[in-house]
Amino acid sequence: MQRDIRKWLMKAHDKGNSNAAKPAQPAPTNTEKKPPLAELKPETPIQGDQENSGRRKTSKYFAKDKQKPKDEKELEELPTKRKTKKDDQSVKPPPSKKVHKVDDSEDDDDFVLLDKKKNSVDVTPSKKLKTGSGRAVAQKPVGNDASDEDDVKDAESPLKSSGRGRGGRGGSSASAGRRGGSATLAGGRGRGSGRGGFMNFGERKDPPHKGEKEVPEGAPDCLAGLTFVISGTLDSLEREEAEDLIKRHGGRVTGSVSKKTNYLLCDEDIEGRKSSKAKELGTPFLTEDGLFDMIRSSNAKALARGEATDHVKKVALVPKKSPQKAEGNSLKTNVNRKDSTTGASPLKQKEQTIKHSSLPWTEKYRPKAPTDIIGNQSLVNQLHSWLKNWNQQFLDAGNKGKSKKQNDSSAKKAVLLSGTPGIGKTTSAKLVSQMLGFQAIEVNASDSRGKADAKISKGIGGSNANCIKELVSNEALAVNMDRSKHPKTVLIMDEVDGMSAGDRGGVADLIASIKMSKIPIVCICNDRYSQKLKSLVNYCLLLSFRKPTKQQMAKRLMQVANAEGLQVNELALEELAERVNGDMRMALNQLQYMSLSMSVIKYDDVRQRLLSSAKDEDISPFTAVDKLFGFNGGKLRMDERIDLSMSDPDLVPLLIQENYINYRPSSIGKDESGMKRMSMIARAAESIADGDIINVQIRRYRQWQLSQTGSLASCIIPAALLHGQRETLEQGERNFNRFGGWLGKNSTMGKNLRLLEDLHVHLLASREFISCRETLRLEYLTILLKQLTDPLRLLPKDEAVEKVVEFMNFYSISQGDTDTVVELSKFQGHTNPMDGIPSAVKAALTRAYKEGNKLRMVRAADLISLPGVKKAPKKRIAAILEPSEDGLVEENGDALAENEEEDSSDTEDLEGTADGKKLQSELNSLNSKGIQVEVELKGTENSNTKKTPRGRGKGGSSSVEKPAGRGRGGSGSSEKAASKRKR
Ligand SMILES: Nc1ncnc2c1ncn2[C@@H]1O[C@H](COP(=O)(O)OP(=O)(O)OP(=O)(O)O)[C@@H](O)[C@H]1O
Repeated sequence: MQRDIRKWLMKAHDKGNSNAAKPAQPAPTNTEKKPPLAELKPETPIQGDQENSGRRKTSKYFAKDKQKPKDEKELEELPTKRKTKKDDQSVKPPPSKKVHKVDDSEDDDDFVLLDKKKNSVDVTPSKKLKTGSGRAVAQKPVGNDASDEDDVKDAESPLKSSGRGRGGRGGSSASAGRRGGSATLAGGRGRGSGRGGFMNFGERKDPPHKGEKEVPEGAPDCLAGLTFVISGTLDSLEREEAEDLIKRHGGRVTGSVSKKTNYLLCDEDIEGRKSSKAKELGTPFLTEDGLFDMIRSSNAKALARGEATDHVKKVALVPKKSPQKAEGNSLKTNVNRKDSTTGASPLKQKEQTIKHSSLPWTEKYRPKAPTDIIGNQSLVNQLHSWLKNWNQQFLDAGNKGKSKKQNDSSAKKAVLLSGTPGIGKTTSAKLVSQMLGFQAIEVNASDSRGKADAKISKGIGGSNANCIKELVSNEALAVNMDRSKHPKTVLIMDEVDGMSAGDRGGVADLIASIKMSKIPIVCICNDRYSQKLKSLVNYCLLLSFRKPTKQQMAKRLMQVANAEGLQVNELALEELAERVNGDMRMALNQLQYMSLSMSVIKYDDVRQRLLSSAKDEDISPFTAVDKLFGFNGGKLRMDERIDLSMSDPDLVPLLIQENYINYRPSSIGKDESGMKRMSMIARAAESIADGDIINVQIRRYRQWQLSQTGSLASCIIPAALLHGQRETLEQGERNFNRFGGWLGKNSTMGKNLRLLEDLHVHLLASREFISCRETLRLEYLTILLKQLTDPLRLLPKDEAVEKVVEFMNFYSISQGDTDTVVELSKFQGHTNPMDGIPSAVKAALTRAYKEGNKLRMVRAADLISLPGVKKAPKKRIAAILEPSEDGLVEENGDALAENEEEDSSDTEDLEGTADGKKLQSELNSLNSKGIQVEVELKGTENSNTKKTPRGRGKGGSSSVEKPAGRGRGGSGSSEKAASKRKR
């Protein structure tokens, strides 16, 4: 595959992909599996128009022309809830031979073993049944069990989301793969069974007659009370379309078969989990045509009875009431209600009514008692008991004798409520405070919450922070006051994770306030893991609020709808709850908005209104990786996978790379030998490597059009291969996805390179070293380390210190450089190079080195400019350490030469932006050409010679060439030394 990708990158992608477009396997291979399907509807011939009609000829999704309802008689027997209720018709179980075999393994997981797939999916459309008689009859009485919660939970498949929007899919390799061709890119790795090609990796097979049948429009809620499970590929509808159709007609769709399932909707049976469960439970199978008939028949019946206008069946059929009355009746939220209209004059009442009706519903239906809050009841209780015991814990405990209760050391003075927006955190805090008689003072993000002034006496009338400080500290005075007369106060700090630049020091100040506070503080945030709150969490009792379930939300929304006289379907409300992602505030707002233009709200209306909002969910890279790797990762549609992987195209691949090895693929079953898993991991690793190659193309050559391909290779394929259960590989490891280690390692590498560069420049400056940085790293570092540490370990203290300092001076090695040498020589699993050196020796070394500083000259970051060049290139000259006395008392009469060398060393020991050596050679060549180089010196002690004109350079500058001829004229050694000192 890697080769394929490379090839693909090198030449233009063959968009036509004509080869792939041809079906590779024309004939079905497993016709013997099909008889059950054939048996199912033997009496109805396949209709020509269904089989051969032009694409989208009659689809509701594309055109509106309708077919006549057919099979009226059969329709009479439909086991809908309405039927059951009205006609009290007994329902019969379907004959066993009519049971379809359905494979749902494909639905459940798109990465099942290939062989199985091969057998299962190569079905030609002609083998499928197209008649309308395939529906079966419910075996059990159909009840609208609203508490079908487990099923509903199961239904949380990604399939239920909005329209498919798969426009881009019909592309070359994808469609080819789907039809059994082997797309080039797939390299035989695709899913077998005609789905090959990684471009459509993980997608379900297309319905063979997609869009070719008319989708019937039935009586509203004709499927109410019926629960369906969809399995396999349907004949003309995509799964999502089928799901929509059912929901639109009041039916439920769940993810797995249970006792409450009325039908298993499928057009082919390849004996998957769902179908065997259905057989086990005796759940009837229903074909797509059967479903259509069911819907059509309801329509016909409704028309016959003149019920066509009876739209919403399962809505609250309450007559429209005045909001107050309705609210009073349906919502059990009367605790502490002060705005009761009873007893007021009619005028006043009217005013209040107007005022009340103009209120946003979020305010109007704000919970009035803690029990009205949906979800998180245990957390609300915890908050209640924390607040209730606060005074006892933190105030009364100090008053000896008054309270016998010991102050619990683990008790926190503040509480931090965290959770996504609109789930009732603020409401809970306020209600609990109110319930316990606390006066709540709320400070939120719109108030500036910066650091308080040091003197809080300035506070009143000053900044908020000052007021808060005043508030929390002034309570101290009130400790001895009569509490019954003075209301207790609680400070609610909302959106503490929103304290930003404007609230400088805000969190630190908040912590200080908590420490000194004499009143309870409730902090509220959305993201408890925010970096800003890292220290705050240590001072707070942490209560993490979860989103209410969609059933809980729907129930509450239904109460509100009833109170407002709005007719709305429960399914529609569940859809709304799901679309708003658990945000009750948004759900109420949306409902109110819709109520402005309609009094009957249907499932479709909700879908239409919130079509795009589900996509706006802001997910973290961790969530994206969790979803991709999760058990349901195989069920995700391709566009969902792309969305997830592109949610953070930098971090998601890193997280995938970091964690893929920890996943045990759900598709491999038991795999005792571990071979399958290994092979999956190998394929994932290969794909990640491909992703890297593509990523280089994207970054280096700005080939942004490859972004999706990059995501595919580095995220989608590895996740599709390995999604399943995460397990730990090492003891003590936490079973959570780790953050990508690459970032940290890359930054360490950058830091180490910088340090190495410094060391290198210093060594070059000593002119005792001429090699490049790489050689220094590979060959000299160990020797340097030995020279710097061995004496300290082996020799007596003084001798060792003297020797090492001498060595450091000789090679211009600073203390920092010593640390660099030690740091770069550390390796995991090896002993620390500084081990075994007594700390007294280390201290003596530091002292001795520092003493030498008095005599040592440090030249730092000097600039040079080339005369004759208008805009002289300025380059930094390395800081060098130069023991001045050594230089003066240089041995063997080489002092002069040495000094001259040192003078020119300014020019030689340059550290360019990247490589000192490059600069060095540049300067050498300049010097050899006789160009004079002027050096500006910085950091001089007696800087009367800031600019020291330099003589011509010599031919060479390295120590090897030291004795070589000097090109200098009159400057003597003493002058050089003086010049050096001045520097
Ligand atoms: N759990 C809930 N039960 C009932 N109503 C709720 C719940 N959560 C939110 N609401 C409704 O949404 C409105 C806003 O809720 P609230 O301000 O408490 O949310 P929040 O979690 O504090 O949000 P944020 O983090 O944005 O401050 C409430 O007035 C109420 O009408």
